Amino acid sequence: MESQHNVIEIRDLYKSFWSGSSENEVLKGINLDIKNGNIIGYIGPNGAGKSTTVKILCGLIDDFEGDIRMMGMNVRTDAMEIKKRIGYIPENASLYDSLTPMEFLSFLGEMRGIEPGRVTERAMNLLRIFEMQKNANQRISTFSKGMRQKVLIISGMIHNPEIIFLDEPLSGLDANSVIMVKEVLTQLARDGKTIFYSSHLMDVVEKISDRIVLIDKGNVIADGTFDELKAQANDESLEKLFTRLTGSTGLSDRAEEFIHSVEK
Ligand SMILES: Nc1ncnc2c1ncn2[C@@H]1O[C@H](COP(=O)(O)OP(=O)(O)OP(=O)(O)O)[C@@H](O)[C@H]1O
Repeated sequence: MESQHNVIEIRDLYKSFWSGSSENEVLKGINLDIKNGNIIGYIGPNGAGKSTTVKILCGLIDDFEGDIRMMGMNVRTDAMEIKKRIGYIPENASLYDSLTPMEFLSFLGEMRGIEPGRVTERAMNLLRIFEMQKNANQRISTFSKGMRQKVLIISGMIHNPEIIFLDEPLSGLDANSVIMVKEVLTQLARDGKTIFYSSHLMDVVEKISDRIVLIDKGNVIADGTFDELKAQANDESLEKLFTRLTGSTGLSDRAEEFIHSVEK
């Protein structure tokens, strides 16, 4: 593997959304250095600020405070160059329904400057890995949620990016496909790619991440390897540590209250 260096540097990242005169402070000073070849699990409860962070890093939100460098470039001034070298896989996106996966992936590949023959070959190989080669020329409008998600995952990787951002990428995928994605991510990291994996679920992340960054209400509240966090957790599961750190206590009482309210 090539030597390790910081591919993402986040300094004092603040982001607020405004609704009229009321401010929702979503990111409250995030600082992170991320090395190439690492899989980062960016975990936190709903509304913690994960997607906002990912969108800022991918250049989809540009009004923020702080400094971000990726692969040595500044996201504010070198956004175009950065976008060519990263992949973004959102939880769901509007795919072009009237296209087939082959047409969609070819379009994306060519937009990113990959030679057409090469895109077709690469797209077919990636579709085959997800057992979708038979659907290569079928309209996306006829696809199930999981099939769409697979096309989205492929579309974020078709240009062989150096950093791959995944925001809840596994929704809708069946067990085998989840294993497949985990395996693909592990191998990509072994090849020196950096994976930034955002999720509100601990289970998948704790198995593949080199480092887990836990965020809550816009702050990093824990950061370390699986073993380091496990040591902090004093034998409780990471799931429990997560619940404790994010202050989600009384969940069983709330569940009971929910059931009572439904049954009333
Ligand atoms: N475009 C927007 N306009 C206004 N508020 C927004 C916008 N995008 C996000 N927010 C707010 O920012 C906060 C964080 O949202 P974000 O999507 O980053 O959370 P998350 O950690 O990804 O949550 P989840 O696990 O539910 O996806 C929420 O309060 C959300 O309502």
